[in-house]
Amino acid sequence: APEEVDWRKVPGVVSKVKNQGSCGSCWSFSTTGAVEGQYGLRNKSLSLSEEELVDCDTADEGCNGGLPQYAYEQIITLGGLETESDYPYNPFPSKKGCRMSKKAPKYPIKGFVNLPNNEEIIKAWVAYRGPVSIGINAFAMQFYRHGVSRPFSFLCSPKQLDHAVLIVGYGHDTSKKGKVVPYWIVKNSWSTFWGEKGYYRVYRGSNVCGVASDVSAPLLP
Ligand SMILES: CCC[C@@H](/C=C/S(=O)(=O)c1ccccc1)NC(=O)[C@H](Cc1ccccc1)NC(=O)N1CCC(N2CCOCC2)CC1
Repeated sequence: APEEVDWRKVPGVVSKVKNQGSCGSCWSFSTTGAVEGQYGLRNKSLSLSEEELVDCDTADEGCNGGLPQYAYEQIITLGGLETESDYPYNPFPSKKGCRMSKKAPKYPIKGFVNLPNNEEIIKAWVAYRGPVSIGINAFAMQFYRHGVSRPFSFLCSPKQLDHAVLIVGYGHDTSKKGKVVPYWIVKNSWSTFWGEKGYYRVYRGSNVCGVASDVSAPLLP
């Protein structure tokens, strides 16, 4: 696989950074981001609806949490994802129920894969198959400003995942003289004011914060 990959450079693969607001819907943003990536690789540039999953996905828990794997299954059940503009996001918990429309186009998936906890395999998958959803321990993200994050594992256990985000590429930082620091490029859903214009770079190679512990990707029909 190439030494560096950044899907943000390929038009249509990575949508703009979004903001989940005061709702624990990170799992929905991680899922829609991965589906957007697959359609983008087929030259369909889409921004897909997180709100559809928050309101209509009965396997997950809306603003109280969820898992991309459950969300992929639910997208199949629901017949696909509507676009962001057809089913816009509400940053506050709403009890309005599922408001999918018969007229709006839906973008289906046919399944998903879970990737093994192996950062070389994940690197190759990202390079050749596009962005992937990951669970992560977000401890270090709450204090992150910029640079390559590499907290000690006792501060960021790879076994205590509590957030879901999207890997959109990888590279290595050589800004520290003589040191080459490999990293993942991670798209977060906490607005562009957080991190590096909404993005997080985290050390690649030792399952820091569990980045490789729960990796999945949707498959298109
Ligand atoms: C309250 C939900 C918070 C939300 C993300 C919120 S957040 O705002 O992005 C954030 C995260 C961390 C620090 C600060 C802020 N987290 C989740 O949705 C996380 C994301 C995740 C965790 C682990 C692996 C993969 C993905 N998921 C979860 O919180 N859950 C996973 C599903 C679980 N269900 C229990 C009952 O049986 C069905 C499953 C409920 C908890």
